[in-house]
Amino acid sequence: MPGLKSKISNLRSTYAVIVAGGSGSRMQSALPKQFIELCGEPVLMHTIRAFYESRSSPQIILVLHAGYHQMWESLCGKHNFIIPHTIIAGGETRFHSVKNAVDQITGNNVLIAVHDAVRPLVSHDIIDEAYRCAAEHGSAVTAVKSRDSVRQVKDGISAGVDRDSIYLVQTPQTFQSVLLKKAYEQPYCDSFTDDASVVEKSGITIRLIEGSYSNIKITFPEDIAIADSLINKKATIR
Ligand SMILES: Nc1ccn([C@@H]2O[C@H](COP(=O)(O)OP(=O)(O)OP(=O)(O)O)[C@@H](O)[C@H]2O)c(=O)n1
Ligand SMILES: C[C@](O)(CO)[C@H](O)COP(=O)(O)O
Repeated sequence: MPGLKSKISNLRSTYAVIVAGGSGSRMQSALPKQFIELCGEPVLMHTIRAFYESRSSPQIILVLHAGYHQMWESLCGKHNFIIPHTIIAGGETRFHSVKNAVDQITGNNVLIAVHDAVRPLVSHDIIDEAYRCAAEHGSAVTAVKSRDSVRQVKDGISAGVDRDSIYLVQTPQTFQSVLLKKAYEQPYCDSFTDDASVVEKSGITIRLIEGSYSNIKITFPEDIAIADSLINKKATIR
């Protein structure tokens, strides 16, 4: 959609907070999964490029555990990776990592997308639609409908659930900065698994936008092969 970038940025500045402060315990690899090579370059570079090349072209804030800052700089040199970004130290949980970045963003008329570094297959269309929707409605949380049947287990007994009412949440999760900053002033709570849960706890109704089944989160070892094949498929379609 030509003109979308200017339409959004005329109204508000756009930021992308790429959270890469995790240790990737479920991946069980020596190197945290955000640094594993996928089609010739670290996962994280694919993710940053997706935002940089989107029409919204946000300012990028990368959240990385302090112990990996130097290694990341060497990787950028090795891969000649020159996309501009600011690096911030990660925190103890995803919540604390996001908070560290959000606390650095000033200005009221700003849109902030929070995105997992380990979702490198996010499309430009999803990124742009999330900024557009958040500009209009305050929030835009990417999600897909469950494709499997769903059952809920209570006291050892399972009961079917209407799967059309079940959405699986992804990132980006994009918000007007006033809402996100206020939400991240709350004390940490174990139920904060994503940004939507933090913002919702602050009293805001969350708006969902359509995600993609290809926008996978690299979590377990087999996900690397899946992501690799999806990236190769995308390259063939182009
Ligand atoms: N303290 C943390 C924990 C997680 N993340 C980021 O949040 C995203 C989603 O988290 P997840 O997939 O759970 O990553 P890890 O915490 O690294 O993995 P695991 O739970 O298997 O240890 C990842 O991009 C991860 O780097 C972060 O920035 N800071
Ligand atoms: C934010 C997230 O990717 C949305 O699906 C997810 O909640 C992260 O969860 P994890 O337990 O840290 O993998």
